[in-house]
Amino acid sequence: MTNPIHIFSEIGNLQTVMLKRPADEVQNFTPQMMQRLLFDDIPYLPIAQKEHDQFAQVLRDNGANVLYLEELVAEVLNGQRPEVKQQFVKTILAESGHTRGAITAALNEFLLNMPTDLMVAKIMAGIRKSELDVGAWSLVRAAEDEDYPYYLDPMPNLYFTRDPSAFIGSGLTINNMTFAARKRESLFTELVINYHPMFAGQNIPVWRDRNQIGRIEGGDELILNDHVVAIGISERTSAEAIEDVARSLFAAGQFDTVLAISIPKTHATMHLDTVFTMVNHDQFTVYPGILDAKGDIDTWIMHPGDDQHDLRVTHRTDLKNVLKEVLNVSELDMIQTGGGDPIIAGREQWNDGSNTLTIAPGVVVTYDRNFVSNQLLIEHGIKVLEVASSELSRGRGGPRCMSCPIARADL
Ligand SMILES: NC(=O)NCCC[C@H](N)C(=O)O
Repeated sequence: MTNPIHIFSEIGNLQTVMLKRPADEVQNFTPQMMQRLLFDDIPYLPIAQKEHDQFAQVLRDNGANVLYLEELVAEVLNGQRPEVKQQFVKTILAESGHTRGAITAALNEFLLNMPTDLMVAKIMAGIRKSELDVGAWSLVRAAEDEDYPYYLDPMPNLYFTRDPSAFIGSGLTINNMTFAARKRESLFTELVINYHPMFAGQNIPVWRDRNQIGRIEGGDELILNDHVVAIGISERTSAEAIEDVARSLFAAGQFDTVLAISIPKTHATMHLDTVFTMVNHDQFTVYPGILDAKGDIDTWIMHPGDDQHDLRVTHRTDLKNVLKEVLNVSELDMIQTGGGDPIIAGREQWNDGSNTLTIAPGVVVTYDRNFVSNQLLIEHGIKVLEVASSELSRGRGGPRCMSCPIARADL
């Protein structure tokens, strides 16, 4: 078995991709919990699943091998070593706030007595207090937050597989996520990388792991070509984490340029890929709201350093010129979300009109609801494969967010 990870562009033919089919976790919450769980509405699950299945089929029809996170996790935990399963449950419980006492013991027993695939689904969907017989009387249960319905919160954002990890070159970052609602998600990737037969024992480089201080999410990590990575400084990714990633990539001799691009720190523009994606060798989508009146945006170009400094950093604001230089192209087509109309651009960016998933040079998957941006892409020569999006879009992520590429063909 050789290392299956191969990501040296945003646009090479998509060969292997990891998804998570939405399940009970996207409907196990109330409006009161919504904001904390980073959702703006509660999806209708049967339609969300239908839309997601269509998305997966489009990827398969275009040559991608679609893997499901929930299946990879269950395969690991069904494997030869029971101690891996026991340790995983212990870690999930600890990161959900349960480290000792009667409730922790009851949760542990409840989960370990289930068939593994149901156990995985349950951990993802959340565990209600009413599902568990704690047995022993517990002051914690009687007195602490007694009206709150869950012992383990659901993880509704799991279908945005882009964010908890990012495959870059022949390795990956396993991410320290920003908000509590998503922190536990990267435990699943960590488990799969360490123990799944597809990855285990192959010295896969982890450019930055989830235990490092400083937050980073995959929606901010874009691999522009085999020597340039762009990372957003955003609501979810800190400059500190970007420096760490740059240092590890440079030390390994994979990639020689990291662009750090500063975007507005808001929920609607949470990651770089909600406002900027690469769709062809010399074409990008961009949401005009991230540029100032002169069309500028703070960008830092980082290269390996010299004897005195481990990184060489240059500040620029003319992103288009920077991209032309680092990608070595003479012209660049920046396609504006919503065609630049402020109402349409705002509306379609909110519904992930900039969040295209490129599956081959000039071929993208987008949400059907962003019809103005989609038409514009077509007019710029891009082949657009639309997927239904009424329910999936309620989680505030689009086709790029819903996919975690593991391998792409070289350009
Ligand atoms: N890459 C992305 O932009 N992912 C979208 C994540 C949406 C999710 N509700 C979140 O707030 O994290």
